[in-house]
Amino acid sequence: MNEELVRIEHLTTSFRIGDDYYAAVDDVSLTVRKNEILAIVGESGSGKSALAFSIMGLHTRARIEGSIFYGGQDIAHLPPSKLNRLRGNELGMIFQDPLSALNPLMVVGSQIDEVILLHHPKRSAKERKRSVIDLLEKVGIPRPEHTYGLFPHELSGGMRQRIVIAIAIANEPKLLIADEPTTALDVTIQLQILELIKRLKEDSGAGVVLITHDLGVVAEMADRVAVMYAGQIVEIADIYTLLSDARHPYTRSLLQSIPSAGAAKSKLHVIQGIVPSLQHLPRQGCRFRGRIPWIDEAAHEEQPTMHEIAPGHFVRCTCHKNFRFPNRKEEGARLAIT
Ligand SMILES: Nc1ncnc2c1ncn2[C@@H]1O[C@H](COP(=O)(O)OP(=O)(O)OP(=O)(O)O)[C@@H](O)[C@H]1O
Repeated sequence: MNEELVRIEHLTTSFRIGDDYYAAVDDVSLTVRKNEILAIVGESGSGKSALAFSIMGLHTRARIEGSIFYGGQDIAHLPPSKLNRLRGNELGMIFQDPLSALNPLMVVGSQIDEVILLHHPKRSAKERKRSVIDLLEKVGIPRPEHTYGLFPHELSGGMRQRIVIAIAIANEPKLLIADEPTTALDVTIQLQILELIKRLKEDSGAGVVLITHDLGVVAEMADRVAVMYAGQIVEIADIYTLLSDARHPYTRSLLQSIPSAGAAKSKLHVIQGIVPSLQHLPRQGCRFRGRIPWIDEAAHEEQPTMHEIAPGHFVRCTCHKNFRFPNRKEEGARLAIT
């Protein structure tokens, strides 16, 4: 088993709305290991980005409770100066939209150089230029010397995302967080970017947290998966177990709602309703119960906790034991991600 890199304990991230704080990340505990891709998957609004931003210390107005242990210290409450040193050095982040992550007025080479300079002020301009060219090569940019002097708008979306990745890995981070890194890109480019992230992880041994709502991406990339619903982790398992033996009704519904070759003959499942907004989240009992109303209330735990049902396979609430899809055809449908 890979060594632990980050340990998150009882992390709660709350935003102020009106006079009250509401938790978007609610008592999340997780570990990220070296040399693994941990996917965090869930619908829009489930709290994935809020969790990623909490690990990176990027929230400016949120209330953070709990701990994030990295390198022997709790980084959840570090002062900004110490956090800045970690960010961009030991912790790197790849953002969703490359265009808004880059400065439109600065050539891309200088943007990468800036990050190296910030963390290595003693390196000469010549050494840094060499590092930038090496990085551009590493992320698959053709003609790196030429590309160094281009502005973001002169590059395609895929090339811009490669620049964002170059910035994120410039100082060889030990933890890389990729927040929906391919959502803004064409399908043909998506795979190339995912392959690049995977290769960088294999080369560096970094731990990667990959945030996505796309289970196809998860199947392609992840070593382990944490499924998030309404601010909570509802299931954690290695990728093989998750795809073959998912238990939580939410995970099973997500898997069953993917159009795939295997599902062609059977009915796809449509998850009823939407993730409730922060103010309207049911904070008591199983948060998913409103979306599976055909399951007897008694099947849910009053205070759902995570249960380890097999080594490394955790499921929240007991309702999974009684869960079935309302339609028998859905029950028989099998997931086939190719
Ligand atoms: N700064 C904020 N202030 C108030 N509420 C917020 C803030 N940021 C996020 N939220 C709310 O927190 C919840 C979780 O949002 P988050 O962006 O983390 O979800 P997500 O799973 O990453 O969704 P998406 O895939 O759409 O990015 C949502 O209800 C969102 O509206």
